[in-house]
Amino acid sequence: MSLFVAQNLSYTAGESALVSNASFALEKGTLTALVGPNGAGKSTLLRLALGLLKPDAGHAEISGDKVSDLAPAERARQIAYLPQERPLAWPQPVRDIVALGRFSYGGAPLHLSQEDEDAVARAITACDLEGFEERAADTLSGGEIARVHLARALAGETPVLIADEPIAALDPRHAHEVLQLFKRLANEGRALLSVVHDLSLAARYADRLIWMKEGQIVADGTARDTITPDRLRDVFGVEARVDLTADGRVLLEILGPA
Ligand SMILES: Nc1ncnc2c1ncn2[C@@H]1O[C@H](COP(=O)(O)OP(=O)(O)OP(=O)(O)O)[C@@H](O)[C@H]1O
Repeated sequence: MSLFVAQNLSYTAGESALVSNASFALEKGTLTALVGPNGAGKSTLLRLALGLLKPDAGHAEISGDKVSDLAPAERARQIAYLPQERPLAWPQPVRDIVALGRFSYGGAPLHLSQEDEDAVARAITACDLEGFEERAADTLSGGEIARVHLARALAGETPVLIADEPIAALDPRHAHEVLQLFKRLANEGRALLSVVHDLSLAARYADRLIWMKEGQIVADGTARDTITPDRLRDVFGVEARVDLTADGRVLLEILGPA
């Protein structure tokens, strides 16, 4: 069952087609990785899908409703978005930043219902932030603050979560933990889409990979079906070795530029 559908999304800035005729669906219970080189149009596609950028053509639907028809608070209860740029203007405590994820339910940092409090606590635990609740955000490391932003997105407990490079600043343990958490959330019945630059991690955790190149979706399928040396050369311009383990996992080693 598709929780989210994007159909024929296109967007042009000046003379450049940043996204061309892109369609995809996010199935309940799945984690999908969006992969592609820098500048391929991944963030632009996410922003179009979320209704944050008006497409020249095409539309997106969540649970059958057009995303562009939903009021912002309703949209925020349906889809959480973790953007790539995550500015923080004030040295607020971690708990208050995570509580912003409850805003669409009427929750504000000083006015949280018990339900809001519980959701904030669950998000803090899920992102390994227990003990950081009272810390001012401007005293955190880059990886810690990345997990605070993720916790804010998770606190909404939305059926769909769209994340733009959530693990870019994370050490290997936390990167694996975040993707394991995404898997768990998918197994609970949500649909997740995440930009992932580390293709080995995408291969390991994603049920499906959507490949973008020059504004177009050029492949969409499992790691086993889509990760090939030819595709890595074509999409990323790299030479790579791809092996399949006895238990069906894809192992890849990027050898260098093609
Ligand atoms: N308003 C705009 N006008 C012109 N070009 C733009 C505009 N917005 C984005 N671009 C360009 O469109 C291309 C796609 O950008 P986008 O941020 O979607 O790529 P991306 O795949 O997310 O890249 P990265 O992996 O580096 O984050 C880039 O070359 C970017 O410079």
